[in-house]
Amino acid sequence: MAIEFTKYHGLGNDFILVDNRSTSTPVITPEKAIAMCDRHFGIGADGVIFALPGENDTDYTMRIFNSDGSEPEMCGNGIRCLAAFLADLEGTSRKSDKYSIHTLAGVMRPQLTFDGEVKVDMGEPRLLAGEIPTTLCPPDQKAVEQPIEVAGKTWEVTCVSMGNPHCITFVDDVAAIKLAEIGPQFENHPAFPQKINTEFIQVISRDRMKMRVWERGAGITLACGTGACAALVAAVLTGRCDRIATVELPGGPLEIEWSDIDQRVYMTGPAERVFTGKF
Ligand SMILES: N[C@@H](CCC[C@H](N)C(=O)O)C(=O)O
Repeated sequence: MAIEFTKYHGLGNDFILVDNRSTSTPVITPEKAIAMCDRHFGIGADGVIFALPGENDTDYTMRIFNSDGSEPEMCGNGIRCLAAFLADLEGTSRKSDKYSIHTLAGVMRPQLTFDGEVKVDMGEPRLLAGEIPTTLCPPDQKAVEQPIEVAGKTWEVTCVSMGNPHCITFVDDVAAIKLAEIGPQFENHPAFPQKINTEFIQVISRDRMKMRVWERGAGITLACGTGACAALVAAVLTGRCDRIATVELPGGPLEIEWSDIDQRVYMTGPAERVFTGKF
């Protein structure tokens, strides 16, 4: 059966959005998601996102399959795209709609802003090694500036969970990183039992950094919202940045704040509709 979809992107991190509001399980299988995401034989995307009925008093539920068919807990750029998709489905003005969204990482709150962007309350970062999870240090400790052997080299990494796991490495020149070679070795390293998203960060100033990412289940992408949030948290934890910063990704900038009032992370960025179709 053909599935109706709308494609969106957040800074080039692109997703196929499916209206799944009439049933509480995804209407397609992970195998079909892999086929839809294929950039040569399918629609082409980094993942498929489903808008499902809300659970636990939320407005909606978001589920997502990565382009390899695996299911992550959360997706930052994806939840901005979901908010835009919901506003389009509901036929609202897209001016200031606000949603509570149930995800496998807890409740997230995206709000459309008057300038056409989406600001998301991404919740509190989880910092203990057992929560990431990683075996780089004991489960009740923070994995901050821990050594790890990857590709014949010792890297110093900081791990942060934004509901999904991230491993952040600060480098002098982010353009020099051989991401396609190193990324899969981080992703599948035995220190990360649920695999890992890997971000390389070059700090430009206390409120600005450049980032490149290798995503678990999707490979190199042009942007990663949860990764940008995790990177800011890691930069604060290691004394490199202040709590509000611009994270420059290959696809464009995201504004990230780790509030010192409620300890929650706020992400602001765009969500663009590309086209609709049937597959
Ligand atoms: N691109 C996303 C993250 C998508 C999930 C990730 N690949 C994972 O497996 O955790 C974002 O913008 O956060």
